[in-house]
Amino acid sequence: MTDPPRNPDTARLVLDCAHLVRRFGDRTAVDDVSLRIAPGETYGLLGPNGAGKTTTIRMVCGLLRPDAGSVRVAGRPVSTAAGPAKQLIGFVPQDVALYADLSVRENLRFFGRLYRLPRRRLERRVDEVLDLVDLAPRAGDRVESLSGGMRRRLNIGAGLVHSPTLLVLDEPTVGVDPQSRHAILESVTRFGEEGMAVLYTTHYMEEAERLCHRVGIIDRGRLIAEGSPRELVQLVAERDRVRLTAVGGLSAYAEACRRLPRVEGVARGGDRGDVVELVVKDARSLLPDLLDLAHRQAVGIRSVEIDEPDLEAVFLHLTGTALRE
Ligand SMILES: Nc1ncnc2c1ncn2[C@@H]1O[C@H](COP(=O)(O)OP(=O)(O)OP(=O)(O)O)[C@@H](O)[C@H]1O
Repeated sequence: MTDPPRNPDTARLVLDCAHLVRRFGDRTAVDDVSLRIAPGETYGLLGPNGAGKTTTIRMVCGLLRPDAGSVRVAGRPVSTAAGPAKQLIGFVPQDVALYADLSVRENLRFFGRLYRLPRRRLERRVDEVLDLVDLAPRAGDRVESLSGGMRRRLNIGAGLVHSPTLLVLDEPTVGVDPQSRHAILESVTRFGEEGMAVLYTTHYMEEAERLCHRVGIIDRGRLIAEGSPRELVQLVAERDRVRLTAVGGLSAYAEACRRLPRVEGVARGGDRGDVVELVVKDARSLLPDLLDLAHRQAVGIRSVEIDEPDLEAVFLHLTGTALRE
């Protein structure tokens, strides 16, 4: 991954959105969110379900009117009315929006025509996009014959045909098979390398860590931290992540752990709900207390892992809860 400029010249910003607010009834879904993205930069908006990611990007793309705040793309104001800024944005929604009875190539042509690309340029661009999303061998196949993951990739391609300056992807890997997920992540890395600015929402911290030059952590509508993955992990540099796999009354145990000094965040996890995850200061000296507490509560500890902190730990540290609850 090549590094984009660290202190982007504000005049060259691709996305500059300031103090966005959006309410639905008495719920504030997005609360004073500001984001800036430079050319070639991949920015990850990371947060749990319901944090306000989709609402934010719908405002960025001019699909939803903010109650307050402003959005500019390449210096041009974005509004819900049609305008030149919207031509600069490629939006890839979570739901696949394709024509099942048309071929892969025909779908891409269709989206290109919506942006009035001249015929020759369109054909060239369709070929490029087929390569970018790794679907060239399936160009002639109807969409209905593609796997779910391939449809997702084509959906991304549809957002790329008009060569947007800003590509906005809303959780593009949710529910896709590992092979397609890998292909999607590879493609997104390439978009950044080609100079496109990318806004990527996800609740998978591994994706944010792997793909994004900068990450904004969003929780309950507010942007609570922002920086490169490395800078964010520095926020918890003195902490450890402890993963206890256990049996017994884990809810009560987790609550009791939360009250121990030097414990900064506690979450339940594991496919079978048999994991208690903690962010703590100095795990090694705290471990006897954790084990003693388990013993007193008749909780059987099966394994203990102590790891370096990651973005999941940053979220746990900042909010006291897990990213994936
Ligand atoms: N059209 C709407 N009407 C009422 N409430 C809404 C609407 N759209 C979103 N919300 C609420 O706003 C909050 C933020 O939702 P949003 O979809 O932006 O979150 P998200 O981070 O994208 O989550 P997910 O990953 O589940 O899509 C949620 O509480 C949601 O219920």
